[in-house]
Amino acid sequence: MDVITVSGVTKTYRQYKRFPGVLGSIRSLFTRQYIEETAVRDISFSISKGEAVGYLGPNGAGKSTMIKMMTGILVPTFGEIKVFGVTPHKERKTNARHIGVVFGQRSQLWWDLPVTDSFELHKYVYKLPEAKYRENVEFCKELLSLSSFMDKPVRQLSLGQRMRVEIAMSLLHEPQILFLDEPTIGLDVMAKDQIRKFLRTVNREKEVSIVLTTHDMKDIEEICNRMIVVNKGSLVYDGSVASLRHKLGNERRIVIDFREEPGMLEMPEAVLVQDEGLRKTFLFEHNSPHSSVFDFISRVAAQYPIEDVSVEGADIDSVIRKLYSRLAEDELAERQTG
Ligand SMILES: Nc1ncnc2c1ncn2[C@@H]1O[C@H](COP(=O)(O)OP(=O)(O)OP(=O)(O)O)[C@@H](O)[C@H]1O
Repeated sequence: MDVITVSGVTKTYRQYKRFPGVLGSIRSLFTRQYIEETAVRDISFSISKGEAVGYLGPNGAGKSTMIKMMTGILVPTFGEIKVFGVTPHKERKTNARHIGVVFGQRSQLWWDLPVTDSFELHKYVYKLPEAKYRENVEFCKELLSLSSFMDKPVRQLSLGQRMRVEIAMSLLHEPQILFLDEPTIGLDVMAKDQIRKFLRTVNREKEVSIVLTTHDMKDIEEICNRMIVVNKGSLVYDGSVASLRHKLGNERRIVIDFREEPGMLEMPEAVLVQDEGLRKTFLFEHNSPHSSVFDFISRVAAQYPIEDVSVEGADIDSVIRKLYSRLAEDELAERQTG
């Protein structure tokens, strides 16, 4: 069952042109010239119940704009969005019952109130039955370790504590979709880890669909089974993390422990990237036309005594870096020919 469908959505921002200087400001008031910027360009996809989707792209690619349209904050210029069959910006109240929203950079909490009071207010606004509310608070309190600061005003919380509270609050009304815009930004490794584990539990055990934007590939790797990549407003990839890795991540790191120093190695198909005495690391293009990883290792082993070998695939960070640099190359080529 699809919980979100996005069909041919475009979002154009219109900004009035400003002229420099004091006279320019006055002129800006009378000459209403504007500049249009297309932040999202003809994007379509659908998301099923229980899916966890990473929405990725370089800065300014249009990720936040798309999240804001799906949550009903912004209105698409063209195209249609349905969340549980409802057009988000037209029925914001109905939409709010189905979704939970966390914007890493902006808080939904009451700054001067203790955490408990913000939760109570949420209960009141969403008219949550007491028993259900208690159960959900307990679930979040335990898995996100909130107990020690439930009575503190939000403004006294550390960033990591506040983010945990934000996520807990977004789930109190049992939404079926959770939107998160950069949920781990600025957090330390431990806090990131706890949030990722929690989101994974919510997704797998409660079947809450998740859509998250991030620049941290570990978020994707640990939470999402699918990713959508956008660039300059357009969709450039929609599929599993594994299949993107299969498409682009054809590099292998081969670490060889030699028994004795092999001296100069003549291995044209692999590049020596790290030399730590007897341990040497090579980078090997998996689909090299000249040989396979196996051929390469056999040839080295035939010439030099080897203690140990390990072969590692490309990590997701390097896969995404490769995708972004291909996009930049394509754009450059297009500009040169066009
Ligand atoms: N309110 C606005 N008015 C005008 N232009 C905007 C507005 N919000 C965003 N933009 C422009 O739209 C484009 C997409 O912005 P958006 O914030 O959606 O990107 P993003 O992918 O979330 O970026 P980042 O990773 O940097 O957060 C950018 O070029 C941005 O300058």
